[in-house]
Amino acid sequence: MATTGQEIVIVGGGLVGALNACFLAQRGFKVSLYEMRADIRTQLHVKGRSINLALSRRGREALKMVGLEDMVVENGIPMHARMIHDLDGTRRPIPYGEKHQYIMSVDRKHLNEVLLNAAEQKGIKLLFEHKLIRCDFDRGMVIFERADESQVTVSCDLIIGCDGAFSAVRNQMMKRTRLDYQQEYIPHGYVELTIHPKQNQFAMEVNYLHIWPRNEFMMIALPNQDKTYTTTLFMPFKNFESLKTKDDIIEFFQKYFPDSIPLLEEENIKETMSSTPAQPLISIKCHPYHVGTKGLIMGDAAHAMVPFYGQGMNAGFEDCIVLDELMDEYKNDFTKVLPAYTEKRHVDATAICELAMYNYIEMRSSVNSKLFLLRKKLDNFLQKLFPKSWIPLYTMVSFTRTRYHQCIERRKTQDKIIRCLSYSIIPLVVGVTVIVTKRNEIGQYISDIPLNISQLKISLDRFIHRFL
Ligand SMILES: Cc1cc2nc3c(=O)[nH]c(=O)nc-3n(C[C@H](O)[C@H](O)[C@H](O)COP(=O)(O)OP(=O)(O)OC[C@H]3O[C@@H](n4cnc5c(N)ncnc54)[C@H](O)[C@@H]3O)c2cc1C
Ligand SMILES: Cc1cnn(-c2ccc(OCc3ccccc3)c(C(=O)O)c2)c1-c1ccc(Cl)c(F)c1
Repeated sequence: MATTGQEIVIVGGGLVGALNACFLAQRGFKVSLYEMRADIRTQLHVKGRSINLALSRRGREALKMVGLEDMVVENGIPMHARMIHDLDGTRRPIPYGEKHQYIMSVDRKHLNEVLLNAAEQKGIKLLFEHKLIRCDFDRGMVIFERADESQVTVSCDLIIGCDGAFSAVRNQMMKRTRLDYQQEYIPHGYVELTIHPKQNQFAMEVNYLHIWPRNEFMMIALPNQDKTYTTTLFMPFKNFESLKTKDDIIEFFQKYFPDSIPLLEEENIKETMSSTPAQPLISIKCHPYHVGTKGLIMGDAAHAMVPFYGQGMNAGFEDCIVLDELMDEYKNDFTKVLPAYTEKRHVDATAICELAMYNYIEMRSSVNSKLFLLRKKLDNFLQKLFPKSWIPLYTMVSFTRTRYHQCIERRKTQDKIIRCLSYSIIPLVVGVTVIVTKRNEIGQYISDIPLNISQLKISLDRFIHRFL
């Protein structure tokens, strides 16, 4: 593709920065990417982030647009259903939908390496151990501090901050424009544990997102290519702090996650839980995402969300599609593209941040395994009944590119339908139950109901049991 002659500096070589670089190089821009950490491709382990992630439709579409979907997907593990772990150890699968509707467990480090390699192959200059310390958005200049504490100043036509939730570019923007900003740490933190293979085989069913919903405490497990599962325990910090001894730790798991103990292995649980500090979870919303014609923030730098919808990376990847489409629409004219990007993306990014927080609050307060099952089976039941009009919220978010804010609007409509149904269905079910169970007493008042009571009772029980 012909070069535009314009130079773009991307700050942050994480998932969104590296992908964004590929999009922009593909458009013919001269792109340089500056990352404060060392090159992760030379590191064995990268700490401080979730080890694997759920990749869904939005993220895959973005990867596809830069020709990387197959390379990422071939290394991922499909998860076609949730596997809900009950307190008594019962496991119940609930499919995500049709055969083509699955999420993928992908390794974060591998994904970041694929993106960095692709960026390099597209002629992008990658500079590691360069930490952004200042931006001049009027003159298009950025100053980086290098590992030896020397500084380097770089001029460019556009600075894009993909430097994560604690973005330095966003902080610099705050000094230059009226940037509204809000953040919220939630009371929950998380610790990651590992389920190792048993006799060199996966210790649990593979193609599932394993979920242990325990209201205030939630645990999930996503499979890895090396037959381990990365298991994440979400719990309020006060609860982590209350586990003072290794006995406390095991007693806690025996009480809430008994079936996970043989999987995680008692010694590993004690070791990991006593030596790993719980990590915080933050939600960040801000506006605008641009300043002037030379500054923009994307990904977690613009909208960090709690991970209770598995959408943060997917949303950041979709940011790259939105920018690319606007570059097309306004022929790479940044004076038009940047305000249009804020205008278009803010409503959706805010929606998914709020949806993730809504999910967290709902799951934390009212979702145990029974209710999780009921909600999801009801969703799947209604979708079968009204395939055109009932699309479960999770399906819309994870398996379509319906704009996030439209997903919320549809959820509100569906909530109204559920309320109406419950006002009519529940009395109906109760009424039928009364008739069936009390028919002998009320029999003399009404003519014989042409009911085969036992059959109806069985089918009614089966109907109710299916949901519990
Ligand atoms: C526990 C957990 C589970 C998650 N699970 C999922 C999931 O299943 N699915 C999903 O879609 N999302 C998930 N996410 C969210 C996902 O991790 C983030 O949305 C994603 O990493 C955001 O990518 P990013 O590139 O915007 O930011 P980051 O990944 O934070 O990358 C920012 C980069 O910028 C660099 N940087 C920072 N400051 C500077 C500076 N001053 N100068 C230069 N470089 C700098 C950093 O070193 C980093 O490399 C999860 C998050 C957590 C915490
Ligand atoms: C990493 C990842 C990818 N997707 N999801 C996810 C999120 C929410 C879901 O339902 C919300 C709901 C269930 C029941 C009632 C209300 C809402 C479902 C689902 O429907 O399977 C899947 C997660 C995830 C992340 C953290 C926790 Cl704690 C968790 F449980 C799952």
